Amino acid sequence: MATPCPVWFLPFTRQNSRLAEIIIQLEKAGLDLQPLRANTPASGAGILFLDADASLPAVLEAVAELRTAPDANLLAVSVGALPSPSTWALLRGGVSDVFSWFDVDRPVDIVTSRLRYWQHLNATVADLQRRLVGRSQRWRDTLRQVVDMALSNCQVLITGESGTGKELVAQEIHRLDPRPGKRDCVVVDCTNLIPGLSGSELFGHEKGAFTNAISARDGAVALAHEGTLFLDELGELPLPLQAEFLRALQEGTYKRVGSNTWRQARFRLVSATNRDLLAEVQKGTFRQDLYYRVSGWTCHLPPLRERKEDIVPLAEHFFTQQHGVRQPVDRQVYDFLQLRDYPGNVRELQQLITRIASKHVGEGPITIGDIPRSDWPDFAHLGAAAPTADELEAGVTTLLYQGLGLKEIKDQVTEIAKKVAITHESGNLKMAALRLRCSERILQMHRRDEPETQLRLA
Ligand SMILES: Nc1ncnc2c1ncn2[C@@H]1O[C@H](COP(=O)(O)OP(=O)(O)OP(=O)(O)O)[C@@H](O)[C@H]1O
Repeated sequence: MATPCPVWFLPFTRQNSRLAEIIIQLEKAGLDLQPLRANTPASGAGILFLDADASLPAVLEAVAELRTAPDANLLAVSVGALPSPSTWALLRGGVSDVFSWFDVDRPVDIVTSRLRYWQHLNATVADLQRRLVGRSQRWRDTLRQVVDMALSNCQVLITGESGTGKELVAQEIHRLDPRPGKRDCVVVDCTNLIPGLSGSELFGHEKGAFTNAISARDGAVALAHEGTLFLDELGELPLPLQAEFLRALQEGTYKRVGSNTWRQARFRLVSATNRDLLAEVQKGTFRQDLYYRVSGWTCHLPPLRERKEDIVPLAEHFFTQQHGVRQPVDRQVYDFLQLRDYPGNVRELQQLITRIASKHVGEGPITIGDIPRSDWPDFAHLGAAAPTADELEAGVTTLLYQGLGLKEIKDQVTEIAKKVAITHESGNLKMAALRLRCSERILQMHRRDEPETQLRLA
């Protein structure tokens, strides 16, 4: 099989003859293998060749740097046996897969099939990002999981705080689902189920089954036949209905309200909740058997505060796609958006953009003057947190009396600013760099000088 793109490789092994043998086999299979040169940005798929003597910290450091490329997929191939803790460490570090070349049958096929799938995955994720906007590594990893889940035939449970995009993800899972002849996605919001009639909403009813049942009607289960049933806010599904729904899910059979006839429906279930369903199981408000049935594959959507790099792309998306804004947006507006909190997650950001876009009039860029007064930052709070000029002066005076010159004072203040920003952003160097308006590299150098600090790269 020929993969259209070159595949880079990086050796962490001295077993040169074994490595050469592997490379020859892969090249014979049509792979265009290129050694990764120092200081060359890696993109696309790559293979790390290693053995038990390789320094795990060195490999993990390389992985952390290499996977910052948006389409990076790393395969670790051991030219000898690998101890199990290392394989887990590699996966946790961001390697997509790891195996020992001489321990498996048809290793060439393993490599080529992985690479082919990853090419497809990257293209699908890139397309998804146009609707499920975000470019942080955390979001890209989430989207990869979404694609993996969509292509499987598992029941999917999407968890996450309100406004993180659970419904949007559910729709995309249905869209990507490759089932031949797949029908519609039927959405049921379990918070809207009327207790007395909720059976009808899900299973339909016969004529005369209850007052106002003037004609027979299909419920969501029937409408989702051969398609997808999306149960939003699953934690709100009334307990009495859970057993009936479990049967529909397990056996594919259900009865309309007021009927004794079993009917059949086959559907894929995607559900979403912002509740801790396992805690509900402990409390006895959610059936354990149903929980295990619906959570075939669980996908957690991160809150916006854990992927702040996505605020600007999301804001750009809402300005242009939803409000047709063509004018530039002033940098100060983006600074304001990035430094603000969003307890309501993406929905809250989306509503804020709607207010800003609605307030903007006429030509010219969108500026901070377009931010409604009710959204202004709490200046009293900011003022209280900031040191007064006197306090700053006192600090600098102490440094002066310690005999420090202008450069040393500047260096000390700079280091303090870096430390504070990194701590404030929980170790996220990208966000700390945004706050300080400096390059991420400068903060990486700071991190190297402070080995005791626990930092996260993405
Ligand atoms: N990554 C994203 N890209 C673009 N729009 C998004 C994204 N995430 C969420 N949105 C938008 O934010 C709003 C809220 O998303 P959605 O309804 O899917 O969230 P939710 O997690 O299901 O919320 P809830 O739990 O309150 O029902 C929607 O208008 C959705 O289109």
